[in-house]
Amino acid sequence: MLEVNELVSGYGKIPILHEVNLEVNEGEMVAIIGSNGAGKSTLMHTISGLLPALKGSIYFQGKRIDNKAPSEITRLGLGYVPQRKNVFAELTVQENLEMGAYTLKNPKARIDEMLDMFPRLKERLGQKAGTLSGGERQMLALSSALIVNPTFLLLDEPITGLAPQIIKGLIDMIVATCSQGTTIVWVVEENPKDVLKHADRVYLMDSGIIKMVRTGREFLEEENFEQLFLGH
Ligand SMILES: Nc1ncnc2c1ncn2[C@@H]1O[C@H](COP(=O)(O)OP(=O)(O)OP(=O)(O)O)[C@@H](O)[C@H]1O
Repeated sequence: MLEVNELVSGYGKIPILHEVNLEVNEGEMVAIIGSNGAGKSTLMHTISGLLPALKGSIYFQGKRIDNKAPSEITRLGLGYVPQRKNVFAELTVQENLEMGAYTLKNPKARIDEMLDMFPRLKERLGQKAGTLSGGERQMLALSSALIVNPTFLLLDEPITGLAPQIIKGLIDMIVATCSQGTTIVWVVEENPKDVLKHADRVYLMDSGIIKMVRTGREFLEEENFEQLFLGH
């Protein structure tokens, strides 16, 4: 479904990713891990069209997408929930969901489904997104992306920094989304074991390269799991 070949990209002319290869098949959950600064977000930015590819290629469902506009990539069914700035802070919860649903024929029904999934948001419909707690903001960012039933979702650290009781609910929700047919690439930083046990494959990044690829189970069984996870 997604094929990244020998991708080089970065900021300005300075390459951060060095010939990265990544393959994601339909229905898979693929995890990306690596220490701070390894290039995980840079990879997400490049796939979603926010950063140009300096070299290499990216194909989504057989179409070449590197250097296409982010809006065009979204229209093809590739949703992206960035690590930061993932909601419209000045808009209310209701308005954010309406923005997410604007291409749908019956947005209200789908917004209601999202609110049933995240009852906490229902109580805060009129609140500005910028004033939500971290967990509530992640719920809003995720529901705004899920509202269109994307075929493919890139999630950049969706549970980092959240309270344990919220994390479990969000992991369950994302795993359920995958089993209902959305292919997921998940940048994982916290609670790795709870996430990696669901991963079909794990890509370990270090200094802009893919250092290791394993199945989720193989990775969890690695003797030096902790060091590998921290990227040492
Ligand atoms: N806008 C930018 N301009 C210049 N360099 C940047 C920019 N954004 C990130 N970088 C650099 O690119 C490298 C990779 O950063 P990136 O955010 O992709 O890492 P990451 O693996 O997602 O890290 P983290 O886990 O800390 O979020 C880092 O050295 C970072 O300083």
